[in-house]
Amino acid sequence: MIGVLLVNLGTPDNPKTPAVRKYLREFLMDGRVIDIPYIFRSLLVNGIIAPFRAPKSAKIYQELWDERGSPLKYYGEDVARDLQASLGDGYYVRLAMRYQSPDMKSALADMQSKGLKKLIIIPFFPQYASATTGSVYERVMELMKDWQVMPDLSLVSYFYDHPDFAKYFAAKAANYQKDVDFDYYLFSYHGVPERHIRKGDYSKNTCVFGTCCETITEKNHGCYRAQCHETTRRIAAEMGLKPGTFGTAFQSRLGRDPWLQPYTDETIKKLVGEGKKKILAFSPAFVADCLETTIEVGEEYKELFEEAGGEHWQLVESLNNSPEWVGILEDLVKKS
Ligand SMILES: C=CC1=C(C)c2cc3[nH]c(cc4nc(cc5[nH]c(cc1n2)c(C)c5CCC(=O)O)C(CCC(=O)O)=C4C)c(C)c3C=C
Ligand SMILES: [Fe+2]
Ligand SMILES: [Fe+2]
Repeated sequence: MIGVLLVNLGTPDNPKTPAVRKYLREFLMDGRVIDIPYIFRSLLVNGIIAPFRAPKSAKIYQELWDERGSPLKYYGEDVARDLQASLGDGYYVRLAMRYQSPDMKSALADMQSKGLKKLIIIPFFPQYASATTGSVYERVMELMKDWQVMPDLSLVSYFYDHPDFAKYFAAKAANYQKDVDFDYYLFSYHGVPERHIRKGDYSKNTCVFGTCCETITEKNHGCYRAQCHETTRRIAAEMGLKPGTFGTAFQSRLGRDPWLQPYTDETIKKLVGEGKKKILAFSPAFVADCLETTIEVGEEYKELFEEAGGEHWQLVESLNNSPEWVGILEDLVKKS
């Protein structure tokens, strides 16, 4: 039997303040997410971020929640079920979340009981970042360190370069292009502090946060910023976009340190200033619509764009529970 563990970030168990606080605490106390010494992290998270942010975030989660709950979770459940059906009997597929539930500890304990020959871990992050994929790997290693019998282990670090990934976004975009003549295409990725990129730069200063990320090389292939720029180029090429009509930006900055730039909010204002009135927005750092896509890009940035004088803002949906996404996963499993 081959085990396939799909792991997404996680979401609160319900959209009320105590559950959101619990989720934020677990998430932000991860040393790969807020990478400062434990004592300062604990003061920051437990003393400031969790208590003050939780009530505000709970209101936003209430807006996001629907009759099935959090989309990030139910799309994952749909995809795990459909992947199991397409892979068939020789495979055992489980979904887990890095934070909150369903938790990785129970999922791995259950998988251990199947006596697996091989275990394939697929974190649900198209681009590699220490704060996401790196954290999932660390947790897998921690949870499996005492296994008496270790199966063959295969970890999928990223999949932004899977050809069907760019094809999916291009096809979804084409649905919107039928009705609107967009004058700009904006690709917005979750940001990380610049320091995270510097710390992972083992080949010594390949990333200077400039044109160095314009190609993927032997040296920078693990750089989140370079992978995001490459994702944009791949989708833009698939759509046949002309240079100057598309760009990359980074959202969701937290704290005062510099994060990856340009920031999406500033970019939107700049684009409107340059006369761009109709923008099609993409969120290709996420496989499922969530707070960061539906609310932040689909609603908050739309409002910002319209307030600045923009006329038409449209977000392209994530892979969610589409058959194309299940197909990409099946291919990743077969190639692992
Ligand atoms: C403080 C630092 C954060 C880093 C670094 C970070 C990286 C990172 N996150 C995602 C994906 C998601 N993040 C989501 C929510 C979210 N992220 C942070 C902080 C950091 N993320 C916070 C505080 C929150 C909560 C938002 C709020 O309460 O207002 C989500 C959404 C989850 C949902 O339930 O909808 C996702 C997904 C990536 C891919 C990434 C690095 C590349
Ligand atoms: Fe995040
Ligand atoms: Fe770089």
